Amino acid sequence: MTFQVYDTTLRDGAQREGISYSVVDKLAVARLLDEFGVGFIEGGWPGAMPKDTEFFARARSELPLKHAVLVAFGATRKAGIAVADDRQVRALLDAETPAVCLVAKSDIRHVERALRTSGAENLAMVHDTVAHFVAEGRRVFLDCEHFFDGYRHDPAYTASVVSTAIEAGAEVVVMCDTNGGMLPSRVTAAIGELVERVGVGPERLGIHCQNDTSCAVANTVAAVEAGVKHFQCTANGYGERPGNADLFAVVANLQLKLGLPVLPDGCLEQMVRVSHAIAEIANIAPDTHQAYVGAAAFAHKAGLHASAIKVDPVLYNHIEPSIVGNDMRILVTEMAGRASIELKSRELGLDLAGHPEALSEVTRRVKDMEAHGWSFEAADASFELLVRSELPGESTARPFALESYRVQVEHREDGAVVSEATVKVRVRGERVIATAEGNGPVNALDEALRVALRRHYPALAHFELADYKVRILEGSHGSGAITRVLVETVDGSGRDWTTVGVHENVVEASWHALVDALTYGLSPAQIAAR
Ligand SMILES: CC(=O)SCCNC(=O)CCNC(=O)[C@H](O)C(C)(C)COP(=O)(O)OP(=O)(O)OC[C@H]1O[C@@H](n2cnc3c(N)ncnc32)[C@H](O)[C@@H]1OP(=O)(O)O
Ligand SMILES: CC(=O)C(=O)O
Repeated sequence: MTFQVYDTTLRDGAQREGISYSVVDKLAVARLLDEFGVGFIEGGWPGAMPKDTEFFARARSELPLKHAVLVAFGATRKAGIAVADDRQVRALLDAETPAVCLVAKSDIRHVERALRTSGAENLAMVHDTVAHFVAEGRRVFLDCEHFFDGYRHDPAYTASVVSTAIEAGAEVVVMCDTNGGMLPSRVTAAIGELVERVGVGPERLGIHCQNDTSCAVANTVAAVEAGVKHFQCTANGYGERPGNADLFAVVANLQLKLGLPVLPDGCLEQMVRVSHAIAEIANIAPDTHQAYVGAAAFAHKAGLHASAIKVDPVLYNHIEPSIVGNDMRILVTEMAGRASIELKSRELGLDLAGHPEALSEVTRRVKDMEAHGWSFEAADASFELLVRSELPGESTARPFALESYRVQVEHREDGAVVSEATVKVRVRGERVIATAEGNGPVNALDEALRVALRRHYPALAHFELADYKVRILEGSHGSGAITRVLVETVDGSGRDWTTVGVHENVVEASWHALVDALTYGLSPAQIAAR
């Protein structure tokens, strides 16, 4: 049996607080998962929610899948009724998927207290429902809810649920860590015992781990190492409470660390793209620090790391990032050494290696400025201007020279608040005075500067201030506070850049960031690249 990569992003993943997919969203997520090469896509619970019923109806014509088999999820029949009379079972059948996944109680305490029925009736519910779908020609997976807790409490009963499902024709019986309290060593031990007790090979077993101990990925990998071939995960680990085993980390660990061929060739490098696209649809900001796929998964800050990476990136990366579609990045901060500065500059197309004095000076200035509140980590454009100012032969001319600026904020009798700025600058030998209004002092300043410069620099018309972040450092009150401003600018051609300014005065800090933004955007290198 080959591995069964079973994705439940659209069912368990949708149980995460804050996620609410539309049917169109669900179809889009399913397409992405199929492109990623998963073997099974659990699309939802038809009959439980109208949206999920509609998803399966539309999937028939709108979801041609290349790699995956579509699975509908549901429960075993209710206690005390015939399987054919159960409305939920009928709805599951009506979804017309080639496979179904049935959730069953496997902890006797849940059977007696939550289902309020007997152990024998629960076994009959499992048997009847599995057999019913098998007879209808469906592949059947059985999710044993609370498997591990149940097995610890009453191994004989929980094992009897597993053997009943297998006898009734279930293809795989899935051990669920529903409350997510397991640790890898306990998963391994339980699987070993179960295999002996029930007399089935581990390839008939599956694993589904919630992440309440932060061990869902490790527990899933441990189960696969114990012989399990079917593993259930969700994209980015979305799911009930802290979530599920993250599909991307599980797949990458199995494929890259254990050498197990779990995905079709060529799919692994889609990982970052698929992860971020699903995050976008889920309307959840991608986790920068997520293993393998996060923007910081291969970002190096410490100077010592960079010095070894300069020799060979393998020395400080656990894999080659491009294998999963990611990139390595060097961060420039107070923790940078000469190697970090050299590598970051190289990333920006500037060669400091042949200029040791400039390299030392940039390193010194970065450390000094960071000690005074500057932060270059997210402001590559300001860092590039700093490097260019030290590199021999580089043009560092600003597009204008400031004579003065003035900003006023007027609170009018009718409650309106209007800001007005005047700048006096020299541009290409000409003295220009410009005034503009804005919805705030920084906006007014930005507008006035554009008015002053636009005749000489028509490209400015395409620049837009896309984001403006202010952070007060060293306490939030009092005159000693320093303000750091980050400005993100876009130019309409898909290019964006971020600059930083720091000062006790928020307007002056913003001015620094704005001037860097225009200087960078109007630099010969940027104009040539456009
Ligand atoms: C561990 C998991 O995450 S499993 C997936 C859980 N996902 C969801 O619950 C999301 C979708 N759920 C729903 O839309 C609703 O809960 C429904 C439609 C399934 C059921 O709704 P209702 O009929 O109103 O019942 P309610 O949600 O209050 O309770 C669940 C019922 O299912 C029964 N039940 C629970 N597990 C099972 C099972 N494995 N087999 C059969 N019946 C079960 C319960 O005993 C209870 O029955 P009762 O109504 O006779 O007391
Ligand atoms: C089935 C499932 O989602 C669980 O037991 O956690």
